[in-house]
Amino acid sequence: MDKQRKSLRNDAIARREALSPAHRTDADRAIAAALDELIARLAPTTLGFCWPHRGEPDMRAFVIAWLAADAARRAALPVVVAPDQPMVFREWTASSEMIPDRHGIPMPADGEVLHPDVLLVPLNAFDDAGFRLGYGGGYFDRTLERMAPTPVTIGLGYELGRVSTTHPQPHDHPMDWLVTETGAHPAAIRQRP
Ligand SMILES: Nc1nc2c(c(=O)[nH]1)N(C=O)[C@@H](CNc1ccc(C(=O)N[C@@H](CCC(=O)O)C(=O)O)cc1)CN2
Ligand SMILES: Nc1ncnc2c1ncn2[C@@H]1O[C@H](COP(=O)(O)OP(=O)(O)OP(=O)(O)O)[C@@H](O)[C@H]1O
Repeated sequence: MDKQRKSLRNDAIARREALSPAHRTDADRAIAAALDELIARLAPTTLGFCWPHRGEPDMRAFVIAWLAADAARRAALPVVVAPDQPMVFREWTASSEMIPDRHGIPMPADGEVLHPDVLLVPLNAFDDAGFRLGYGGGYFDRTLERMAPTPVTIGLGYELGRVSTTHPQPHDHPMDWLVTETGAHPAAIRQRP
């Protein structure tokens, strides 16, 4: 099973990294438009998102515009504290100083620890039930298990990552919503593994 999950993950990342710049621009624009509508309905005050890594959708411009529309809004990025540990979310603004984390992904060098009420979670492979494969660190699952109240989770990815099943494991925490270039989709009714 681990082998199957690993190859689903690697295949989805390879397909994504092969996207043409024009397709990527169009897809990111469609994702941002769908996200705009969904975020307006969910009306978070604190929004967690990720710095784009290995061809993930780039929502930085979306987040900057969302922040600019209301001074009460705050954005946060995940910070990996240690392997096998839950992440924390650190406030991010367009002027934050960024440093690489242990995986080489930029994170804010400092900033207040925040508790996002909505979380944008990047998807590599994902299924209709909202289960996802990240980079295999188990960071989001461990983090979501600990967060109270649990944030509304929105998986963000491209349709090329959709698979019939991700072979969810008992620790997997499904997304509430999936947003791709085809729009915002509530995760299908599912049975927890
Ligand atoms: N953009 C973005 N940022 C994110 C995440 C994410 O999914 N996307 N994460 C969501 O969790 C965390 C980082 N998770 C990661 C987990 C593993 C690897 C990684 O490269 N792993 C190696 C194998 C293990 C290792 O050597 O550490 C690999 O895949 O080669 C990268 C990021 C926090 N930041
Ligand atoms: N809540 C948890 N408690 C203990 N171990 C966990 C938990 N969540 C995940 N793990 C372990 O972490 C490893 C990676 O899990 P998985 O393949 O689901 O990661 P992922 O969802 O791809 O990564 P990420 O969440 O970082 O994007 C697995 O070995 C899994 O057993």
